[in-house]
Amino acid sequence: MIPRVLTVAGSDSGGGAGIQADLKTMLALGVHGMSVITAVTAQNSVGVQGAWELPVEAVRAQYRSVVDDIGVQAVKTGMLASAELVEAVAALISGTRAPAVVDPVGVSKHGDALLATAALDSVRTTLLPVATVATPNLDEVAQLTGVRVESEDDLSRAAAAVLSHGPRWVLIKGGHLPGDAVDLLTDGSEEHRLRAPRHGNRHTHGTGCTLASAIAAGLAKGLTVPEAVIRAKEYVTGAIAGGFALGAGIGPVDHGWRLRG
Ligand SMILES: Nc1ncnc2c1ncn2[C@@H]1O[C@H](COP(=O)(O)OP(=O)(O)OP(=O)(O)O)[C@@H](O)[C@H]1O
Ligand SMILES: Cc1ncc(CO)c(N)n1
Repeated sequence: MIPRVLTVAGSDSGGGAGIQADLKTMLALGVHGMSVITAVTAQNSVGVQGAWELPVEAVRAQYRSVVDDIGVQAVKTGMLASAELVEAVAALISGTRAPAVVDPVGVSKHGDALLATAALDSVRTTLLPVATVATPNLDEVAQLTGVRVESEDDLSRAAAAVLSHGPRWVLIKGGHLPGDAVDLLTDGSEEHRLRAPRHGNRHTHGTGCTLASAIAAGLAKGLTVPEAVIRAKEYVTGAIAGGFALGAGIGPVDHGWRLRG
């Protein structure tokens, strides 16, 4: 049977990030994508013009509908908006026997808040502990742990600080550092540095969502965490290389590059 992957995230009306990025990534990687929508954003290439959360019962009901009937081989979380939603989703995941990729989305590429500051504590105490892999970027690492990463040398210290909150693995995304795009994956005993050449392309809307969904797709296919992350990094690097202009600002990555060969 085709592996089934569930994304629990916000909708990006512009189609480059959020639920839309997740489902496109899952299609491109050969798994069946399903969604629990946590919030709706009015968003495009220049920013987030509005955001509306769904009631917690609507989020729980979507999750139960999918998991109780169809079943899931992996779950991915993205924008969760509020402390109440973070806690509800963490509780749902802890009752599900499937690996979970937690992308602790804090702000959009344009600096718009996608998570209430008051929810950070719930991310630390309820969501990170149920993650198989957490995938913070450098701003999220700073918000969650206070560790500021200024060079590649700081990545191990940042990873240890995130691991202290309980995820099995952490992937620190160093995409915002100058030089090569280097990410650090570790479970506290083994450490992998994933390096890709930096693309000068400014059309990078959706990189984080795409990477986390690709990892979830790999886990659903039965890959180990390091294998899933290595393959996901290859996929997102190709998607960034193909990022294209849409609208007046930052365009999306190319989710379909592998389908077109
Ligand atoms: N210009 C680039 N060239 C190559 N790889 C990149 C580039 N920018 C980011 N990456 C890689 O893309 C992946 C996503 O990292 P990034 O730091 O952009 O995530 P993010 O900030 O969470 O994304 P988002 O803006 O969607 O929230 C990482 O593997 C990172 O190394
Ligand atoms: C809905 C949504 N989720 C995640 C991101 C990632 O930044 C975004 N821009 N929008």
